[in-house]
Amino acid sequence: MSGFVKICGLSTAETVDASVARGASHVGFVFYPRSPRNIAPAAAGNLIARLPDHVVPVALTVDADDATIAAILAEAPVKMLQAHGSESPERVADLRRRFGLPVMKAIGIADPADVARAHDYEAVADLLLLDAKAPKKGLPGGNGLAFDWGLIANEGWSRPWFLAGGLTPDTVAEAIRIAGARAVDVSSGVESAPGVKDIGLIAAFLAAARSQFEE
Ligand SMILES: O=C(O)c1ccccc1NCC(=O)[C@H](O)[C@H](O)COP(=O)(O)O
Repeated sequence: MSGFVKICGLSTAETVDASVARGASHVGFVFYPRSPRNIAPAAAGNLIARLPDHVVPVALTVDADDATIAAILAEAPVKMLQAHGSESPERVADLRRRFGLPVMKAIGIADPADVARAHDYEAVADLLLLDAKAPKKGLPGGNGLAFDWGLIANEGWSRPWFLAGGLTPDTVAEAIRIAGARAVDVSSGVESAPGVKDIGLIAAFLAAARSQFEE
């Protein structure tokens, strides 16, 4: 595939295998106890052991401290960290230094000021993940909410970036086209219920993304 697709919030061997078989480039594991997708580090480690080398396992954390991240890495050998809380640019730089892994910083987008704020992370993050802004109450991500893709159309970025937020097999092609994305991330849009990934939806999402990337 000429673009990248990350399936986030996986927790079973079947859905990991289906994601790999259908061409996912990245798979995400959520380490956030309040999430319906939360996974124990040892369980994530078992799933990571199934991955071929070309698929990047990503650990999603929310404002996690060093000890928490170290405990995750001890059992789940991911190749990338996803900082999905209100981590400052300084904290992102610190995470890269401490753990020696690339860091993808998630930024919630609702208006042009958020787009400007996302640029503040270009100097310190390896990748950006442009997501819908989370509601004040509820989870900081994985809410199945989309943002106005026009806000980032024609925006130039000095780092690779993923488009996320409420993408589904039905909307991902249009989102890629409008935003000009070369990488997309999905969680709720490939679930039959919160935290329950659906193999058919994963296949449909990857097929839709792939055909749009190849346009
Ligand atoms: O998935 C969660 O439960 C979660 C919890 C806390 C922070 C982030 C979380 N998920 C983020 C993602 O899975 C995605 O990177 C992104 O937000 C897109 O999610 P969705 O809108 O559900 O496709």
